Amino acid sequence: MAKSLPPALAITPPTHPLVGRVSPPGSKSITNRALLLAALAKGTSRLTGALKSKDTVLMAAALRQMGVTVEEPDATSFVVTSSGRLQQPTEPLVLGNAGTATRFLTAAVATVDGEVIVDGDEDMRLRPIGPLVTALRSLGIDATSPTGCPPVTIRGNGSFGKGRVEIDGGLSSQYVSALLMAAPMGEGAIEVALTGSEIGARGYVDLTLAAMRSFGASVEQVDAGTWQIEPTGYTATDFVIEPDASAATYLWGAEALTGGNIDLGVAADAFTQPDAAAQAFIAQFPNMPAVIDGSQMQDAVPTLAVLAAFNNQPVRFVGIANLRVKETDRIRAVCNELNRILPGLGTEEGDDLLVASDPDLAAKVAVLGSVARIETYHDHRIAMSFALAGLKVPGIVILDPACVGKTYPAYWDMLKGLGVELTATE
Ligand SMILES: O=C(O)C1=C[C@@H](OP(=O)(O)O)[C@@H](O)[C@H](O)C1
Ligand SMILES: C=C(OP(=O)(O)O)C(=O)O
Repeated sequence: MAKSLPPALAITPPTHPLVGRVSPPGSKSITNRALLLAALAKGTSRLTGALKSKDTVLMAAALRQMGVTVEEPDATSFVVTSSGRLQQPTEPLVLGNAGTATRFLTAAVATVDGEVIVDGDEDMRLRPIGPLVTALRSLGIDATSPTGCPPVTIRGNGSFGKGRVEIDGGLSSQYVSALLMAAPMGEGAIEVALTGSEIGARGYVDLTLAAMRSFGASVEQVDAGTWQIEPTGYTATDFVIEPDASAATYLWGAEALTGGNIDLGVAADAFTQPDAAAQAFIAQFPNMPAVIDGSQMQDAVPTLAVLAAFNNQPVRFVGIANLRVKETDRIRAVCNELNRILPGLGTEEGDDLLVASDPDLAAKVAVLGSVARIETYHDHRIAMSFALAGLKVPGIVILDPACVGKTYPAYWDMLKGLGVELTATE
């Protein structure tokens, strides 16, 4: 199905609980970290359990543009061979709407001797990158982004500098991860220090540090918001990538909504990614709490918000302001689309999202006989989370289902495999 997806997919709510074994794809976050670190290491690194999706394919393509050999022996492996240095590409690096690839490479290409342009698609060109550009400039790197969003032009001199760099990770933790991963390529030790009290999704910084250490970096935590990185470069290694925790939330959600039993082959507490924390809330369904702080599991919020519509009590999502600068403004998008299912289900209050729950939602919509054509805003997570609503509510149609290819190309095949009826439509 992934190869020729129709403009829209209608979902028929299954009459049975979803039961089966599903392996979620490899982690997007870890795959894109590992690809980059392998490209900065001299020698050959074998990455297994990797995600092959739009975001990782774009990262691999950008690395190839910079002289790195990236082979794909099978559907879940990359073999990366590098001289340990990135070469100047002849064309701009165009990274779609892959936040990880765009932010991580903006810092890493400062190690190139020459000019590199990092760009994305029309959506990425609306996602802020100014704080990262300012931080690079403070290290003496010539970096400019006239709009504060991609494209960014970086004119490096072959080194990442040295000394202290401060970064505000409030809008995106990816800025912090980007600086940390480039830091071992410095000409001297680099201290990366957080400014501001907030950093969305600290768990992603922990993922970064773990991956860096696997590739031989020497990182010392100076205090809660400061890391000292030695100029060791990286060492090629074989690296196993765990399944994607954000992808797992859809499976946990499908199981909870249908009273099913889906074996992911991996326990929730075995994940190192922050979104695995969502499982503890999903496990409480239909008695999820009245307030959920989404700050440390941001990509799971659309999943939890759709479940909340069927909960026994309304749920207020707090700590989610930077969902407004993801693939789309996810607070607005989730709200709009919940209200398309039944007016009044979603409300924005400042940067909080309120979901008015209704355990009888499915029956109510069935009586109305309405059809909800769900806009997906080029956002994989809006498509995947609202598909869960279609497991309960009749008349859910997901527009542009192909957008799931950003991180989970097999998503619709997976649902079909669990016995969900999907019908191609206009
Ligand atoms: O570092 C990462 O791999 C990610 C960090 C988060 O983004 P922000 O740091 O921009 O919040 C998350 O939403 C994104 O999907 C992946
Ligand atoms: C926010 C996301 O992606 P990114 O920032 O990597 O584009 C996501 O996958 O939900």
